[in-house]
Amino acid sequence: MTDLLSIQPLTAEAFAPFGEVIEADPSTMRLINGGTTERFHSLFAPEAAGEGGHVIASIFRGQPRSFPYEIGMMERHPFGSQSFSPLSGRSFLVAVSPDEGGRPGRPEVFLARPDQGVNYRRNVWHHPLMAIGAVSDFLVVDRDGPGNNLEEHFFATPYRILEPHL
Ligand SMILES: NC(=O)N[C@@H](O)C(=O)O
Ligand code: NI
Repeated sequence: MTDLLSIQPLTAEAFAPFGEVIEADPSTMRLINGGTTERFHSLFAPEAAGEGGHVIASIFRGQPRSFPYEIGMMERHPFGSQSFSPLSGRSFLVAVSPDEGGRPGRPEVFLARPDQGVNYRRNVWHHPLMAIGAVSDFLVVDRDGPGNNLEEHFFATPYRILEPHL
């Protein structure tokens, strides 16, 4: 029997325990380039810990998930943060969990608008990329370098999510 999870809109406040929402927040805006450009400044700071750790940028091309979708596992990156910014103009799903004694607790699921990204802070439990609707590209800023930067946990009983209404 799987446990059904609700999906909530992604907001900076709700996501704050897990990281930052990457969006054009007016409170961060500075006019630059002679007033021709709005700079939404310092939305998050990438983390890259450990000897030889460094920040890199990549593109992830995600296949859309089919629904109902089972969230059977979560992962985290002990040495660095990881951000996802959509490049294809589509929403995507974000699932994160609090840490409960070294294991992920019940996931919280968010629907990101096409103009929102997320940064998972270092060592925050999250589900791997969940693109929806069509193949979608994301700019990913995370940590490369020596050491195992991936910890996975598989739930005894998977959780389930239904297709979000876009
Ligand atoms: N494995 C990998 O680089 N991707 C995951 O970390 C993910 O969160 O999608
Ligand atoms: Ni990850």
